[in-house]
Amino acid sequence: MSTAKSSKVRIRNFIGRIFSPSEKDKDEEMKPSSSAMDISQPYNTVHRVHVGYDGQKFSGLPQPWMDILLRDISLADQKSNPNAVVTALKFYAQSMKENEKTKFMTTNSVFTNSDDDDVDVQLTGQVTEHLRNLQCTNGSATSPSTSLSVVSSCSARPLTNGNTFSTSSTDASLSLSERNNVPSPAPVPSSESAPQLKSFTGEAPKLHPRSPFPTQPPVLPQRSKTSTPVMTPPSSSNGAPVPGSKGPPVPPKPSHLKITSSTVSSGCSSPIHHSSARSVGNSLSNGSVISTTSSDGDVQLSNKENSNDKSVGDKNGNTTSKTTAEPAAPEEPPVRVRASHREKLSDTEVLDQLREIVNPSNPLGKYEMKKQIGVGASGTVFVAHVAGSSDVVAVKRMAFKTQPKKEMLLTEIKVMKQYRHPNLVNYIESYLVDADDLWVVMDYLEGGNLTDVVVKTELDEGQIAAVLQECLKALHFLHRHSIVHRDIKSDNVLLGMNGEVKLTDMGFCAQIQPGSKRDTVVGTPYWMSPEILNKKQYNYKVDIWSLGIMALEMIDGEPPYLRETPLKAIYLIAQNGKPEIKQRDRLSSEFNNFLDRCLVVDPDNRADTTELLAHPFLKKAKPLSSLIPYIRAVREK
Ligand SMILES: Nc1ncnc2c1ncn2[C@@H]1O[C@H](COP(=O)(O)OP(=O)(O)OP(=O)(O)O)[C@@H](O)[C@H]1O
Repeated sequence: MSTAKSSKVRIRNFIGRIFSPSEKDKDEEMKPSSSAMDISQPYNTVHRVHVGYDGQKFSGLPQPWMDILLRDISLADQKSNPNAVVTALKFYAQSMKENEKTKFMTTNSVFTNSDDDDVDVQLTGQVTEHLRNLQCTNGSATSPSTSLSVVSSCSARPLTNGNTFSTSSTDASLSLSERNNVPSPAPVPSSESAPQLKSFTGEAPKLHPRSPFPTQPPVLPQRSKTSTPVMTPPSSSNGAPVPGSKGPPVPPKPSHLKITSSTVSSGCSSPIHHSSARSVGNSLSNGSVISTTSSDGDVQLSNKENSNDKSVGDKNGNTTSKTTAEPAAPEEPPVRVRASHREKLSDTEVLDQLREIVNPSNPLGKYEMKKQIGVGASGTVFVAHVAGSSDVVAVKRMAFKTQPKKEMLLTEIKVMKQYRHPNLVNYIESYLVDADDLWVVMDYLEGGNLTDVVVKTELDEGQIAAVLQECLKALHFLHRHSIVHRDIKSDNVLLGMNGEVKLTDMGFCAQIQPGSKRDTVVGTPYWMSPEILNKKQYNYKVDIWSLGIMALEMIDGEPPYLRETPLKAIYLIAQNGKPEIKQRDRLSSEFNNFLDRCLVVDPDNRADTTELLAHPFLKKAKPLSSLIPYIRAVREK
């Protein structure tokens, strides 16, 4: 049974914590200048720090950065790929910014980067030249010392309670400045050699052959809070539930997953209170068209679904099984589309827009809260009964006034309301009680999230194909409407007790016009595509990469690099590109090919939903009912 504490089965959003200064540092930095004074700290002060790279090591970074850099990425690694280090540091900067925005109260690994974030990584011309030299000479060049401009904006913002906080150059949103000559990303390994193919029939769920804990990482990613072993659920030969069986236990959880929250170290804050770090702005233009403009570009949600079937095809025509279902892609090269910058909505404006959407009546008589399902970044989810019926719904309740990202919430509600599909968690209605208690009523997916299942059980290929197929249907629908989800991962896949598979968490959704791209850094690093990590422009193909990573989660129980510290993980993704498929030899040729088509570093050559929906691997999909014993076994624990 899920509770507030157990609803999140792992710490996945903890980059901010890792990157945060120590508690001691934080205390120092957050000391109020004068509690008795009403004068706030200065706004938007900018500190410039010059960071050097001498071909051997980085220098000049604020000490907390240096400590983390040296702890997580060895000098040899820094030297072998300074570009990847810079990429990782960009995320450091971004996480600092997000931490600042969320007033250090919460942690997250979900980054957004908006124009107004003042976070931009730019290398000085000298560094660019230096890195180019390194590339030209396979890292052996010893050019003169160069510097990297680090801009640290130091803001003191009034807190909602009227207090202020200040940040110093060591903790504030740091931005590394990188000029136009962005060094190329690290070389990406060419496609892997042909796999030794072996059928992966998986008659009974098995343990994930996962590696033991590494000795070093100071904070381990946590996929599960329970230490209770779980046993193998029953299944018939086709994986369907055994009639009359309540469902034997799921497989014992691998020892490395037997982590209790107490094992998480490094002064982490509560694992269930992650910050919401989404920066999608919105504006409701009229009754039928919602124009949502984010500070990072355009987000336009249109009600004109039928007239909005935009092409999302691979413009290079690299897909292998295009069907007519996918409109022809535009041939012109992608053009960067930037919204004319506008002010973010004020809280009052967001509230006004919200009031236009919510049901003005009082929900208290209509919904009876039964139990808490879990706590997310922005609120608490309950299961509730609908008065006078046997219907059960999920209600997400959020304290609106203290939400750090009110516009993002608005976007999530708008997207949920507007885009309905059998494989999306459907919005029912929303309320704003007493101007602060925001209720979002939606389908209740009793089976919980896919993470619970992949952590505790081992799905076979037929079941994995079934899950992927359902997710692809939802993605195909979203992409067809030019919507990019941008946060595909097992946490955001909810399951029904009958095996239904639905995508949720629309807060990061953005609309991309065909042929255009975005450059906002959004998502969760472990699932993030290389083009996002490298701050390149991207399009809907980022969801395909993340889907491939989620497929690896279903094989291995976790995404690649989860055991690494986030800084190292980002470095590795930036450096390695396509992750190693550890169990390649155990997988069928079809599955291997499916993964290979998702995990293509070049998005232009990556498959799209049309190709993948027709992929031979999906022919292996078992009935969704084959998931039932697994879901049951996990839920009943
Ligand atoms: N419609 C639903 N049905 C069943 N469980 C749900 C539903 N929505 C969310 N949950 C569960 O409730 C918990 C909290 O969900 P929530 O969406 O708030 O988490 P989050 O994604 O971390 O937060 P946020 O969306 O605010 O960033 C999770 O365990 C999630 O699986």
